[in-house]
Amino acid sequence: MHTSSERPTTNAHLLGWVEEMAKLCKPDRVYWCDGSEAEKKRLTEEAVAAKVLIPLDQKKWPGCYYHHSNPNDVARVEHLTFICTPTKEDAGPTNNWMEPKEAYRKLGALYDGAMKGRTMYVVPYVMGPATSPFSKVGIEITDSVYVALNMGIMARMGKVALDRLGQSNEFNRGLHSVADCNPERRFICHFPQDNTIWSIGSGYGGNALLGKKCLALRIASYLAKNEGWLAEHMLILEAESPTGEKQYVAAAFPSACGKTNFAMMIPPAVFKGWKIRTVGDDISWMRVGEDGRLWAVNPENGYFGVAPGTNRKTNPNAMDSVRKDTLFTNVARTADGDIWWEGWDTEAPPELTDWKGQHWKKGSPDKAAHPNSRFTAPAKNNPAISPSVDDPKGVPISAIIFGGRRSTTVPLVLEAFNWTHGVYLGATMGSETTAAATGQVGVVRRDPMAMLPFCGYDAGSYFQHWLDMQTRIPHPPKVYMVNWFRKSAEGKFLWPGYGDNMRVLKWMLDRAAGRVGAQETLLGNTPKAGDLDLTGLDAPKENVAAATKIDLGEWEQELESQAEWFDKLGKTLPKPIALQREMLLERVRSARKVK
Ligand SMILES: Nc1nc2c(ncn2[C@@H]2O[C@H](COP(=O)(O)OP(=O)(O)OP(=O)(O)O)[C@@H](O)[C@H]2O)c(=O)[nH]1
Ligand SMILES: O=C([O-])CC(=O)C(=O)O
Repeated sequence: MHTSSERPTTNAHLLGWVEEMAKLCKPDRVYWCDGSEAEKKRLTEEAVAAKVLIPLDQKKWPGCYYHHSNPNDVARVEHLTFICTPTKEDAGPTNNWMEPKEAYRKLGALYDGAMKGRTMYVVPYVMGPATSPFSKVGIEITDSVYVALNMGIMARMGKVALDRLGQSNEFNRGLHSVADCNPERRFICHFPQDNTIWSIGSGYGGNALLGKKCLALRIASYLAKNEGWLAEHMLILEAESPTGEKQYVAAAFPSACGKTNFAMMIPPAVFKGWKIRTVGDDISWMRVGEDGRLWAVNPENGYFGVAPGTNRKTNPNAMDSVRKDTLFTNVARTADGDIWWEGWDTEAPPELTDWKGQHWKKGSPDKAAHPNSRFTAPAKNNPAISPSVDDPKGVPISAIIFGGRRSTTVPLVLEAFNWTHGVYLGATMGSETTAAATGQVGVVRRDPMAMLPFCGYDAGSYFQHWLDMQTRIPHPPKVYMVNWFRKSAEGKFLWPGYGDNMRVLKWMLDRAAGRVGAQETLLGNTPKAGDLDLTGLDAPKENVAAATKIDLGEWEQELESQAEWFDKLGKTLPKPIALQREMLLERVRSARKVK
């Protein structure tokens, strides 16, 4: 092995760790990423030469490249993701657990020599604005040039991170190897106590881009609990009214349930003068500010977005974001360097190369793009990016929104009566599973705060931490639950969604600012008749009525089924949350008797 003579740091902790990992993985070469444009060009050329990347038509798609992942490696693998805490109880009943020593031993054996014949890329990165006191430094060691290039888009990468780190030992140690990309030898292990992540056997998405779900959610949620803040799976958006007033909201929707779309929304024409801008589309780190409000920063610097369904009508800002300097993974492509996916603006061309690299003909029953195909785009490409995105102190949050993908039961919008009720709504959120993780799609599972796969410690303590935040936040945001995905008996979406979600957002913003009243129902506050602005809405009135309906029969079932979830949490479930359910259930049962 030869180590690069150009080690761009004298940080002894970092140098020692990199040397130790190189001894274990035995790469042919160690390369330290500096994050420069010249480096990006060089690594891209290397990736093209190695057929890891395929150039798209550079006139139409400047700086854009295509990547096929291994067909066995197309989404996060929750069953192979582990929280390695000293005891199983620390990880809780919703996480897979491995004893830390055992995990280091087991994965250590797999890493041994895994990088022979390969380059080890050392990728220093900062999550959060470079000068923010809230930001965290991570170093990802990887043998994938694709991962190194993705990290360069998703995080502030290279010299900026080493400068920030200085001689400190406080950095996340992330070791990643694609190894032989075998699901039998695939593990994503987190060691919260050591601020360490070991990932092996996958080169895709949240399994491999360690700054994202692994550091910014699983490890950060553990740090947040200890330090009194929140690390959440939430987009952050800025809403500017026609008078110039700005409000910010954070919204937790599970993977592939509409965060990117909501964060980049274009309001309908009747909302003249309103501007929605993106602060973040996936992750929010929130702390209590000196003014007693909750302030949020987006730790990321790019978007790793779901491609299918994205088009000029549903999300023009996303389409503009991917116009240049973007990596496309597992979408379909044409012979002349163009791309396509299901839900594109135009019909499929007669012939394509599908996500597996195979010839595809229009009319084929198989999908041309994988349902979890993705784009990795720099945030700065987004024409609607908020000017506050780099603000080291973040943005003040007026409303927190929880939203699952539910075909039935959950109405378009509900406002929590108070903080504890809001935490209960988040803690019991259900959502139908999507292609973002391997496994069955479309089954309802409890996904508390959209964090089920991302909480780095036990769920009961996580809920207690949320409850405890009330005491820490003198001016807490209002809390909401939304559902864009309710369906008719025929299986059609009742609510048009996308830009029309502005109508619901506007009501929430007005509520948060005390500008509008609400109708109290048994389950939460809802808009009074006429308060949801439906001017110009292209949807039948009956559909809106069905989307907003609260059916007490469905809710009785829903509240009963939450008992199963609470049983799973057992004694760790905080009592105030258990009591919320009981109270609601009793009220719904009595009301049904009255009827
Ligand atoms: N019916 C409906 N579909 C939506 C809406 N918003 C988003 N979608 C679809 O849901 C899918 C996922 O949307 P995204 O905005 O990428 O979801 P995400 O939560 O950012 O996904 P991750 O990147 O996995 O975190 C896409 O196919 C969208 O077209 C909506 O308001 N209504
Ligand atoms: O992590 C990933 O692979 C993609 C993602 O954003 C999610 O699943 O929410």
